[in-house]
Amino acid sequence: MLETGQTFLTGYAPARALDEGFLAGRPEAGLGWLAVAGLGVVLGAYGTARVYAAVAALVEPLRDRLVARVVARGVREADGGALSGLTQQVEIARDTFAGLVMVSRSFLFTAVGALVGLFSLDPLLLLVVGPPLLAGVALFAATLRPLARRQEAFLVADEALADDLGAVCPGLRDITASGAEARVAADTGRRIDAEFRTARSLARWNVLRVASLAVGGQLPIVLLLVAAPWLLAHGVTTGALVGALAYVTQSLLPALRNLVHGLGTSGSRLVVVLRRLVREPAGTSDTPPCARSGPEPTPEAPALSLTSVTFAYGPAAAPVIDDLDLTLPTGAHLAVVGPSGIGKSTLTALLAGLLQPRDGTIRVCGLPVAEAAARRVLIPQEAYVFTGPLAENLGHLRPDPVPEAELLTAAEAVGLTPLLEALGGPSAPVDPAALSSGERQLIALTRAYLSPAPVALLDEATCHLDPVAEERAERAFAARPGGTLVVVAHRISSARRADRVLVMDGRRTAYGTHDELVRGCAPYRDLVGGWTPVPSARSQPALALRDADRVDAVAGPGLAGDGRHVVAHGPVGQVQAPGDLRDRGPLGGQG
Ligand SMILES: Nc1ncnc2c1ncn2[C@@H]1O[C@H](COP(=O)(O)OP(=O)(O)OP(=O)(O)O)[C@@H](O)[C@H]1O
Repeated sequence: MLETGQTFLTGYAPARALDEGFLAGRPEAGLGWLAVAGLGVVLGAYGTARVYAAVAALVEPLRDRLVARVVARGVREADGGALSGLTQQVEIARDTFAGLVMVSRSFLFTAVGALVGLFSLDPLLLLVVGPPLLAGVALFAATLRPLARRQEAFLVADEALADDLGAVCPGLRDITASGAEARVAADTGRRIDAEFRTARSLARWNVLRVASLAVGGQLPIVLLLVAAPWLLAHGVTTGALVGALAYVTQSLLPALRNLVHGLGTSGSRLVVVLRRLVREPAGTSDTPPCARSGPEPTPEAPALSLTSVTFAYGPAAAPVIDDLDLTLPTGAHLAVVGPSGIGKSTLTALLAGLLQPRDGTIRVCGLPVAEAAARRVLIPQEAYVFTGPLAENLGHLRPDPVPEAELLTAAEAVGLTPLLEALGGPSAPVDPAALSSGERQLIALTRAYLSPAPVALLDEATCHLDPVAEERAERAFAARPGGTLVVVAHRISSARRADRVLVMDGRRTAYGTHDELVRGCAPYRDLVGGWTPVPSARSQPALALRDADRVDAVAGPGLAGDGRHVVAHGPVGQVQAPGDLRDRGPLGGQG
């Protein structure tokens, strides 16, 4: 009543002050009416202050109910992060709701006070102001639902983009390291486009909202001014005309503006937030964690299945992979072999979703490859290690910190323990430039081993390791519970270890066990022949090194002598010819 009374006086008191006071030559009466208006402002302010307490009584129970619900859900799902996010949303909901209550009731009481005032001054004034006001409010009411829908679509698109960027930005180094820029740029671009479309649609509807404000709040001012001669000719006094203008400019227009902005934007945001807060939880505490990290795989589905997959690097290029069918059960260990440049890395990139096949389908754990990012991990030849603590490097693919015991077990399984100890333990800093290629590969392999992805794709990921270290790492991956391993092999030992082998040879492929392929696949026999050391009757070393600090690897096909070569670090020793070192003497220090 106090607020409505104050609004009533906003126009009525100046009208009387003019008509009965200043224009009638009685300034004291005019001042008296202005004093009444001033008193109205004081009383109105008192009323508004009381309103805040009343609004709190209305809003706080809503907040309490929401908090209780959110906390119960957070405890049930044992998810502290979600809890803090949700309680923050509760505060947003409370503040927005309070704001909406304030603007809605303010508009209601202001409109009543102003309309009663107009009628009291002269019913003709109501005839001029009423219709556009009603039309504006009706237009605004008609836009509310579509606006809320578009506002929600915009918020959803905005959050999807924020989520996407939240995942992409911290992983930029990985994206570059694994050559996925184009795909990530395309995905993020699609989200940006989606947000742009929803923003444009929202903006179009906002135009109508602004139009409703113009019709309901500003058109009455124009009409009052245009109709002034007619109104004055029909008995409306000058004071009443000024009073009507005061009602429209000082009360109705600001109240309508607050309503339009408040309900239009905050209202639809509130709807979105409330809908999220009160929705039922997706699962209970025994929901497996992977249920939250993406679509569910089909339990009985093969780990990998390729159906008529064809891929070429350009529309006119010859296919690198041509009509390939392959099914790999969970737990399998596949070696992919073939001559250089035949398409082995291309195949692993397809399995990792980094390339899209031109034809055919690829499924990982029963999911389309594009949705299976969490199910596979690709370790390329160039191991990516970043500056920072070793534990961070190793736990990089895990959503949560890896317990130290698990980290040490993984390091032991893959063969990282000596390096881990040499560096000074899991918390020791890593300087990638100070590591050898093999050491970087061991770190990348342990990281992949620790990742939750069941399918590991090793694309020559052990090429800098010696055969013993390579065997240890591969066996560790093959033994991962529920794990499936695909290895692009560059040594016969690697193919021999696998329980099945895919031979790539141009457009033809062969698939089977090592023994089957040795018997029945000529290209495989050729490859194996090239890999196998040439037996030599002269079992003298091709080269021998003396005084070298340490010998890293003794491996490598195709060399003379016993088919092995040594890689030494340290000061250049004395390189000896085959045969007895003491007898032959040094050849020189060119090593
Ligand atoms: N980005 C690319 N654009 C065009 N052609 C490419 C691209 N990447 C690879 N190729 C071509 O595709 C073919 C297969 O390459 P891929 O790297 O898959 O072979 P690979 O069997 O893994 O070779 P290697 O054993 O030498 O690593 C090659 O002819 C290669 O030149």
